[in-house]
Amino acid sequence: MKQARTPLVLLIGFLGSGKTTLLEKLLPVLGGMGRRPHVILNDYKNADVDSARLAALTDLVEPIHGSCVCCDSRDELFDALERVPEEEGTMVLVEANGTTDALELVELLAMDRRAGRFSPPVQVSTVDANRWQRRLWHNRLERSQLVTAGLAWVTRVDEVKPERRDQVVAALEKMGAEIYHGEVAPLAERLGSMDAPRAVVESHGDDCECCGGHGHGHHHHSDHHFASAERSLPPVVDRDALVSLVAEMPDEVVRVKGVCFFEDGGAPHLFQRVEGERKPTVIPLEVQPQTGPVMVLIGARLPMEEIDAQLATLAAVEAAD
Ligand SMILES: Nc1nc2c(ncn2[C@@H]2O[C@H](COP(=O)(O)OP(=O)(O)OP(=O)(O)O)[C@@H](O)[C@H]2O)c(=O)[nH]1
Repeated sequence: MKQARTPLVLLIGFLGSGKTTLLEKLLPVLGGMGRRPHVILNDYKNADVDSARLAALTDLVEPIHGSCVCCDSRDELFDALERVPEEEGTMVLVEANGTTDALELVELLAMDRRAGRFSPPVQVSTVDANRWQRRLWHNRLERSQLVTAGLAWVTRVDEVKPERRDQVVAALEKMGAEIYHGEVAPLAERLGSMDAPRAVVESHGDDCECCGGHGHGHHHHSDHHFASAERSLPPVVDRDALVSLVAEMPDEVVRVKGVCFFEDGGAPHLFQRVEGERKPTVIPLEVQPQTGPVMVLIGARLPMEEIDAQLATLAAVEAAD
């Protein structure tokens, strides 16, 4: 039976958008649901202050003092994740600092083997209804932090007119996020019900505890909450088929990366496609990868049914050869 993975929630939002305030509200509700929230705080200036604010709510608050978990403090983040207890009900909430590159952080946690015992990350973005897209040269960063957000928590709705709130909500919905504001309970319930077995989005086998084993390619209806998904690939794939499959992925897929073997029997290859480009780069790997053939996809609301159908054609190409 597959080992359940610990749910991992990323809390990302611009400076002062209300991340710690949201945690203060979420933690008691999650605790009341029988969860053991473990908080990792990354804010180089305020980590100690914020951890003091939250310490009363959970004894599992860990400040990280390095500059940024998506770049300079990666090792500190993985060390902190390693210290997370493997107790039933544990879920991890990482509060990133206000200028975090969300995509970098999601990619890091989805692909680095040191995060292997955690579910693919779920991103919650905090958005200040008053200041959304009124930050001049920071507007771009603020928008980019939403690209991988499955869920968004809108703050300061008490300070704006209902028309402004509705305008911000509509803009965020257009970006694909599921919106919450006001009462924290529905958001806590959504997060608290994301059980780890459902977060295992790779191909399910006969022993899958979430679906009873509906076979290869089955995916759970809650996949789209995750900012990333992982799929195993056939042992050998046709190079052209893989390249065109990656090039023609749906628009929701922001980044794709993976390892595969081609029919020529040569070295394993790394393939990846970054935002704004369609064609993937494919390079041979000199060292043997730690993983088998695999594809990791990043983006909020990934249309996994469509993607699985495309992956099934990749398997058919291989089988036909
Ligand atoms: N009126 C109002 N104030 C809020 C709301 N949410 C947060 N605040 C206030 O906004 C300020 C910043 O909130 P924090 O929760 O510290 O924001 P943060 O995103 O953690 O801030 P950094 O860690 O500095 O990036 C605090 O004074 C909060 O009390 C809200 O929904 N309404």
